[in-house]
This record gives sequence, C-alpha cells and structure tokens, in this order.
Amino acid sequence: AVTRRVACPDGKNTVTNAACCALFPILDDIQENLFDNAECGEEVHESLRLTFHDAIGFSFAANRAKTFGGGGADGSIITFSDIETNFHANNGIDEIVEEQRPFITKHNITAGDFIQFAGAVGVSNCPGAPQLDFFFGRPAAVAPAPDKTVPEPFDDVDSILSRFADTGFSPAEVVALLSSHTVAAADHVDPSIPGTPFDSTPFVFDTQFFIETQLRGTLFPGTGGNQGEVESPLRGEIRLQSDSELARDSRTACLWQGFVNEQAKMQSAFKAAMAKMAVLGHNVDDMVDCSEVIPSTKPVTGTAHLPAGLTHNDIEQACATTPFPALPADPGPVTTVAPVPGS
Ligand code: HEM
Ligand SMILES: [Ca+2]
Ligand SMILES: [Mn+2]
Repeated sequence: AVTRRVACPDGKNTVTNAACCALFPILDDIQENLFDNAECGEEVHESLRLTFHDAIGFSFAANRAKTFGGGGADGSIITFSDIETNFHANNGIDEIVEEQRPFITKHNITAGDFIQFAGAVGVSNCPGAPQLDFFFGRPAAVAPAPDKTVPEPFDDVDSILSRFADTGFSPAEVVALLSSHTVAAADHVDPSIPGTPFDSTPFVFDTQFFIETQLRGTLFPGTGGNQGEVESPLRGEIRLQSDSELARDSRTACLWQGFVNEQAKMQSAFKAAMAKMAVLGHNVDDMVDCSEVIPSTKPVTGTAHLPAGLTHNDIEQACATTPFPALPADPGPVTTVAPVPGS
C-alpha cells in the first residue's frame, strides 16, 4: 500500500500526518540552540534524565485507590516546577527545566510533549543510540506529581523494582531503561566533582556502562561517604549504589550482563521501554505518531572493551547461569575518565 504524504508549509518536509509539521521548527531550534548544534552533551544528558523524572510521576496503585498519583509524562515537572524541583530526588533538575522553558513558551507545544520530544531528539545525537519513537498530543498537566515517585540512588532493589512495577515496568524493562546511564554524569552525588560520568564513554550510547558497573569497585573519584554512591573502578568515574546493586541482584544481574557487547539488543530494549515510558498516563490512541520527525541515528563508535589496565579477573561475576563475555582490554596503563563539560 502507498502511504499518502502531506507537504508541510515549510516547503521542505513531508509527513504522514499534517499535525507533525509543527515539530520541524522546534526540532531545528533545539538542535541548534539547546543541544549546541546536535551534540550529545550535557543538555542532552539532562534532557534524557528529565523525560524520566517527569514520566515516573505516576502510580497504578494510586489510580486503583482513586487518589492522584501523578499524571505521568504530562510536563508537570516544568508546569509545577515550584513544587516538583524541590523534591529530593529531583536535585539539579531545575537547571534543564529552566533551559527548556523558553522553548516551550516560544513554540506552541505542551510541556509534556516538549520534554519527551527533546529527549528523543537529543538521544539521536549520541552515536549508538536507537531512533526513539515520538507520539504527539499530551494535554497540559493538571497537578504536580506527588513526592517520592522518583527512585533515589540509595534505594534498595526491592523498593526500586516495586516503584517501577507501580508504573507498569518489569525488571527487564528497568534494566533496559538504565541503558540511559551510558550517556550520563552526576553533578550532585558528589558535589565536589560535578560532571563525573557513569561510564568511560558518556558521549556514546554504547554498552560500556553495563561492563564497567560489573567491575570491582576500588576507589571513590572524589570524596567518600556520599549518600547513594559506592566505589567505582576508575578515576574520574562515579558509581551509583542503585546501579551497583541492580548489576548484582539475582533478579537483574543476568539481564544486566545480557546487554554487555550486545549493542542491537540494548538499542531495541531501550527503544521499547522508552516508548512505553514516554506515554505514561496517556492513551496512544488519542495521540499522533510523529516518530518520523526524530532524526536518524549514527552508528556506535568504538568496540566493547575492558578499560586499560583492568582484566577479566576484575569482573565481579553476578549472573549465576552465564559467564561474563570475554572482552579485549584496552592497551596501556590505567587511565582517568574526563568530566563532562558544562555540568
Ligand atoms: C533506579 C532508577 C534510577 C536512579 C536511582 C537514578 C539516579 C540518578 C542519579 C542520582 C543521577 C545523577 C544526578 C546528578 O547528580 O546530577 C542520574 C543521572 C542521570 N539519569 Fe538516572 N536514575 C535512574 C534511572 C534513570 C532512567 C530510567 C533514566 C532515563 C530513561 C535516567 C537517565 C539519567 C541520565 C541521562 C542522567 C545524567 C544526567 C546528566 O548527565 O546531567 N536515569 N540518575
Ligand atoms: Ca557510554
Ligand atoms: Mn549534568
């Protein structure tokens, strides 16, 4: 069958649904002015984090009890930022909220749509990322999400998995969503070292995050004793307690290891879980599929490896049924991971 395409008023683009035309000026504006000419930098990382902190404000248990558990991916984190940015788990999110707000004011789009659109566009700038879906049509948020919907890095695995289950996510989907920490850094876990990444390649959407979180922790990159932080294997790299525990818990360890050097598998699992997360609280039948507006993606750069100076003996095997995959080690002495600029 031939799909009829509609020409957009810009004279440049065609789409299957005319409603999607409105997204092209926003796409051009954010690529240039929010993401510094389509980089996979700090603003992309923060925008991806924001998709999660907005969407996870949702609760099936609250819905069943006929109470309000949050509107999901509704933009409430921006619309009601006076309330939500003060939640402990949202520490630092105010920065990207205030960077995104002028784009929402300038363009005719709801905060809920903008947050998920910016996240999907931003991720497309990271080599190795999948092309995420984008569904258009979230109404304006009606109320702030309640506190305690966003997991904390010091939460145990039970509490993390039950919080995600309350929004409809399985342990496998939780692990898939955490692929996001491959393009990520922490500014506030150890405030003395802002911009400290979770893996050695924070500008590449690769599987290094799943490899490096399985290495034995040996040092704190800055100061010790921060809540939610455990020892990492490399200078300049930070490890969240939650990531460390998910990598080692019997419910999630084999899922975690299962993404090591499995780029295509990680991409498709992340894409599927993100598609579900991005529409939490909404019915996709009421939305328009504008996925074709999301830019095509770039192939991953580099190959899965153990960081220089480390060997297979430094892996803390946690999956009981399958050995950790054999990987080449980078040559040379142990190196230090550089911080993400602009954090
Ligand atoms: C168990 C669940 C999770 C916990 C406990 C958690 C915790 C954290 C923490 C503590 C930070 C550092 C914030 C800072 O100090 O600047 C962070 C960063 C980040 N998180 Fe998560 N996270 C979780 C799940 C997710 C999910 C599901 C996504 C997206 C789908 C996500 C995306 C990100 C990104 C992209 C960053 C980096 C932000 C930047 O570089 O500025 N996280 N996360
Ligand atoms: Ca990476
Ligand atoms: Mn940051």
